[in-house]
Amino acid sequence: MIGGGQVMEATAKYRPNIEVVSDAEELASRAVHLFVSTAREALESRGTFHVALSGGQTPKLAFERLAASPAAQALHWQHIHVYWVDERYVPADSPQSNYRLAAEALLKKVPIPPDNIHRIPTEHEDICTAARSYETILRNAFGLDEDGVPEFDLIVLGMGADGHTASLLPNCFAPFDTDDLACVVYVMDGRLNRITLTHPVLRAAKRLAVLVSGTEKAETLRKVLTGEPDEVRYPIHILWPVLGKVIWLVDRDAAAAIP
Ligand SMILES: O=C(O)[C@H](O)[C@@H](O)[C@H](O)[C@H](O)COP(=O)(O)O
Repeated sequence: MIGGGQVMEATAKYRPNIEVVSDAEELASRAVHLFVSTAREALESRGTFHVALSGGQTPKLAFERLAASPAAQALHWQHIHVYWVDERYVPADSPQSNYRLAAEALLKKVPIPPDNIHRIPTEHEDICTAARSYETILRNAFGLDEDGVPEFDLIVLGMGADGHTASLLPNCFAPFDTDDLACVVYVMDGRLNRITLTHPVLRAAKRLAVLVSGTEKAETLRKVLTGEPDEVRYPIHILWPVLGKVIWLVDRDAAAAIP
């Protein structure tokens, strides 16, 4: 049994859609192409593009290249809505804020209306109130009732060297059945408490991009891709039921140990 009593198919049946690129620059370039093509597809077919962004250094370079991309600049940003996968519980202007990272690298450089930027609120006195407030933001933006789950057109994820994704951290995340769209993660050892989208929301996305760069990820990526799924030890395994919707952009350093 795997976390939450869910019996999952063995990964042997899955061959993730992995694109190995030469380095972080090429990874960022491919991420730009994926963002623009997914946005064009959503805007043409549904008139709106809902995208959720992660924090971290890997997406940061992609955001900077996106801001510099004529194709991205030409997108109809008035119909693009940006959200966050997770957020450290710090003020929006904190250097540790995932919102600030995306705002500085991308959002201040494209013509996106302020109302289309749906950051995770971190000004509430109580972090749980903030998480509920973000759920209300999501439900209102997607026009959902209390049972609805937002279907993002694209979710941009990273993977930590410990196998985490979003703020679903190893050995403290149990993929229990939940109707919550966002949850609070209380982090020990002095790291910052966080708010994160839950695994049902990640799995509901139409498309997900996992950006993995650097030698420090190589051994973990090998274990993630070759071992039996274990969502508690490697939370990124929550994507295994939906791998067909996932595109992995991995640089050569991070892919070095993949058999
Ligand atoms: O808030 C966060 O820290 C991110 O959302 C986190 O999930 C990130 O994606 C991974 O830690 C990978 O980060 P790097 O790309 O910097 O290695």
